[in-house]
Amino acid sequence: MSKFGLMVMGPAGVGKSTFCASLITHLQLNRRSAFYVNLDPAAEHFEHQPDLDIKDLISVEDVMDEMQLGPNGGLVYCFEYLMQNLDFLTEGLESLTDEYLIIFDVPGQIELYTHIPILPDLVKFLSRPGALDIRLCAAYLLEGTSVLDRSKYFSGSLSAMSAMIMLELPHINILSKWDLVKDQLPKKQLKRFKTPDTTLLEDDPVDVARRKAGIHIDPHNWDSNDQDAVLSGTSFKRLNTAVANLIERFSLVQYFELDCTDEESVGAILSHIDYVIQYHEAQEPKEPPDEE
Ligand SMILES: Nc1nc2c(ncn2[C@@H]2O[C@H](COP(=O)(O)OP(=O)(O)OP(=O)(O)O)[C@@H](O)[C@H]2O)c(=O)[nH]1
Ligand SMILES: [Mg+2]
Repeated sequence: MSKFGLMVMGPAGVGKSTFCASLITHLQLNRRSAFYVNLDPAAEHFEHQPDLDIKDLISVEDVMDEMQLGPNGGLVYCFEYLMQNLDFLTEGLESLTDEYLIIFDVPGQIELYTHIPILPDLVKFLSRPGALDIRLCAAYLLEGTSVLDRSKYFSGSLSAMSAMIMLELPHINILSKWDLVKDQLPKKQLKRFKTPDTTLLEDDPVDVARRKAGIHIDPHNWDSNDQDAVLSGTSFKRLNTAVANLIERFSLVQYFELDCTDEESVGAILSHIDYVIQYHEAQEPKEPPDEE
């Protein structure tokens, strides 16, 4: 019997833990079972107490003290330790049935999957058939406000794509904190950010403003000390266009919008996750309640 899980990832502060909490509340309101696994050894405050917490295996403060490591080195050490003590996860998760959605709250250091293969190895372990056999979906969150700065949006999309390629899991991408963005641009404009493509650079407001001001930067003749010239200049635009082209050609990245303050928005994302992992197909038909 398969289990079902969701790996919530994304850069620091993007809203991963808030999304996990909103999802758990939504599941509970809909009489579904959630099992919350905190994989962030530095996390302290939780809206829902974790059912399994990496801090019960290892603490990042102890690691930093004893091994004289900084916070990021400490985190990588904690994950290496987890990988050597996988029984901790097996014992915590093996008895769960397919009714549960197991939600893994991953720390914000994206180097855990973009630079070193710890998270990909963990994913392989969790999904191994015959062992825990968790049918996993990855949710990658990108700060919704990045749509207000298209170069940020494309560099974020590149890291989303890198996570997709590294993890090789069914994957959904999410623009988080949508409540902060949705009134800032017309709906028609916002829709364009669901799929990153190069046309978004053609009418980039930053570029349009630069052209209106008559600023032209010769790519072969700018002063390399002049940060502004580099950032607003042709080289930067060419780099952005190359990145946008790459993302468009892979045709992998698409976004859902998430506003954690809106139950409907959380529900819509959950429906998509259910569809991706085929949660409902695996559920036994339930006996209707006896009629008195
Ligand atoms: N307006 C708004 N704020 C949000 C939303 N989701 C999260 N936030 C805020 O964003 C901040 C960071 O949220 P977290 O959920 O802690 O982010 P995280 O990705 O878990 O952070 P790390 O685990 O430290 O990487 C908090 O102040 C949240 O209240 C949202 O949908 N809308
Ligand atoms: Mg968090």
